[in-house]
Amino acid sequence: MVKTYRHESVLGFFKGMSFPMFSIAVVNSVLFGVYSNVLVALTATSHQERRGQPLNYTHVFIAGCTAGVLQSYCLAPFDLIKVRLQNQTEPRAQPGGPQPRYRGPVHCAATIFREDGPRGLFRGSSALVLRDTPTLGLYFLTYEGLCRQYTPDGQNPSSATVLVAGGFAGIASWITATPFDVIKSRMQMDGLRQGKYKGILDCVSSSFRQEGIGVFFRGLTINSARAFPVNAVTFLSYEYLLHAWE
Ligand SMILES: CN(C)C(=N)NCCC[C@H](N)C(=O)O
Repeated sequence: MVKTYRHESVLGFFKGMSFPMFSIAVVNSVLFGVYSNVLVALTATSHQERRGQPLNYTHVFIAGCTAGVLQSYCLAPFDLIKVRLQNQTEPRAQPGGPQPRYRGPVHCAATIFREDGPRGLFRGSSALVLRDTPTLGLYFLTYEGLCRQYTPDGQNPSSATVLVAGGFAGIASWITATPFDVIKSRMQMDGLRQGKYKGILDCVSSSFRQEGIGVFFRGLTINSARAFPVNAVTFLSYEYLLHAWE
């Protein structure tokens, strides 16, 4: 954090931010929309009716994994651009100085499209699907389980319960996702160095050989610290909007 601040000023912390702001709205819409509708289809009950019935954890996990797969494909291009921009660490472009490779999210998307074609925008998407499918199943399982645990039968969970359950759901999903996340980001950056890795398994084995088991948990602390508030608010918004519109 000190190096980023010193090297790139406070703006360095918001690098590649505008795209995720837009993309997270689209991705969460697909994530929570698919989850809710698959759950309604599997249980043949509405969100409200389900409160009064015992929770079928298998249905929750299937709905969460299905949502995880579909949101991954929406997320892939946005996530690739974010990772590429965040890994550009030269100081902000000085007039006449060396220009950074990508001048912004749109320029980054256009450059990747021009150099690698439309498929280039989905580099690392297989690793993203591997990362998000099981972890989003766990995400919704943790949320629904904790809500049920701390809410009397048949009642709606209180806002405090939703915030805490959502926060821990975010942490649980990131603890299991971080190893996949490290590999995913390396595969996304690989396109710049002309294919250092022959595939996901090669990336895993060479990362482990060169940097040891710790490499798969790099960023876990910061990911978990941010995951609690981010997902607490996400689930509170979800419950509030669903309740207001159902
Ligand atoms: C890959 N993983 C762990 C997840 N997608 N977890 C669900 C939380 C996503 C949320 N937008 C966040 O950024 O925490």
